[in-house]
Amino acid sequence: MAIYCGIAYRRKSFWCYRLLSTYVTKMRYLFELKEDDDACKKALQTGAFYLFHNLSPMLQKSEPQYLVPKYSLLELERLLGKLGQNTQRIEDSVLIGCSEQHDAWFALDIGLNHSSSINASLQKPEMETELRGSFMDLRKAFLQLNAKDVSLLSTAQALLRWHDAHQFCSRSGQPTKKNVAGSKRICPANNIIYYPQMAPVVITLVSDGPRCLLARQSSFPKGVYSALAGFCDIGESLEETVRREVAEEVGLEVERLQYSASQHWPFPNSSLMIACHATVKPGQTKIHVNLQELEAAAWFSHEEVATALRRNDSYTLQQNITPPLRLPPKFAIAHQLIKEWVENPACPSLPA
Ligand SMILES: NC(=O)c1ccc[n+]([C@@H]2O[C@H](COP(=O)([O-])OP(=O)(O)OC[C@H]3O[C@@H](n4cnc5c(N)ncnc54)[C@H](O)[C@@H]3O)[C@@H](O)[C@H]2O)c1
Ligand SMILES: [Mg+2]
Repeated sequence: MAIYCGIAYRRKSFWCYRLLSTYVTKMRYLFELKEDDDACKKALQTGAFYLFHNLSPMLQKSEPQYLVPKYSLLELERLLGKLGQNTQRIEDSVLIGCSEQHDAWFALDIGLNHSSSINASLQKPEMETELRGSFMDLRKAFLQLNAKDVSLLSTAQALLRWHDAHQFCSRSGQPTKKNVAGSKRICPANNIIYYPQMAPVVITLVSDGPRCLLARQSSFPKGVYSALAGFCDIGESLEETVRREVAEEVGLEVERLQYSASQHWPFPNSSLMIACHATVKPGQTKIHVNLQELEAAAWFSHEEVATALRRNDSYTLQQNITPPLRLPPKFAIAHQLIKEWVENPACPSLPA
């Protein structure tokens, strides 16, 4: 669907009277809200709010699945009032998106204390009763939700966490102030602007043709193996990170690689996961596991991985039996990478 942007952007003559798609007008509206505090304050009045408590999102059980409820400003003010809380807390909200009709969506953590003027953290059980839902650990929540909600909550939690951790200027030591949308923080003493950051991470599924290499860390749940992952070092290209990480973790050299897809990953801090397929040099497949980084690594046949992929969904129902191989959950890009290889185990085309 396309609409005339003149309807939405009367003030911005450059953008007016051109035929723009719904997606473009939505992105430009969000851009305006991030840049213009007054526009964002206005959007807060008609916006919808997703609630978190200490970075856990509010979910409501609605058989057979869970829903992520949104609240209007009025509902939120009533709720805070009922619990004897100052509505000034709403100023800590961060913009996380908008509907196609340009209703802005915000996220607010009512368990964290951002501004000095607000009261102490609200009690979780009290809030849960009022909201008729529960604040669920984000990883657990992801298992219950569709991809759209996963992506929205992932953004929301990452942004709330970033604000919580960047209350002070690292140069002046003075408190920083967020803009209304929460797309940046500014130090009033020296005007340094801080923007939310993500750390780039490569995740690589290494294959020798008929087999793929999977590894596990001791922190993984029992039986779970995943693709190799590693943070980019400063100054590295993605290709260099892939080569170094594979060499560091399993002692192999990759020969060819192919970009697959990327994903924002909020755990434990914000990362941009960049997923690739890679192959090793023929005949050079002996693994030397770096035990400082990994608990184990091994080659798995196409059949073993395909079976594990089929079994993955039903596994949680049989918790007393540990299967030989378990894979990451569907919402993780590692799962997509492994699925891609099972469906098309052809060699990647680009030299590493
Ligand atoms: N979404 C997915 O499918 C998926 C799958 C696997 C891993 N991951 C994520 O990838 C990330 C990296 O994987 P890894 O743990 O194997 O990385 P890694 O192999 O680089 O090892 C982690 C170590 O790197 C160091 N490090 C360097 N830069 C860092 C930074 N910016 N932040 C934190 N530590 C840094 C630390 O010493 C840390 O202990 C993890 O956060 C993990 O949650 C996501
Ligand atoms: Mg690693």
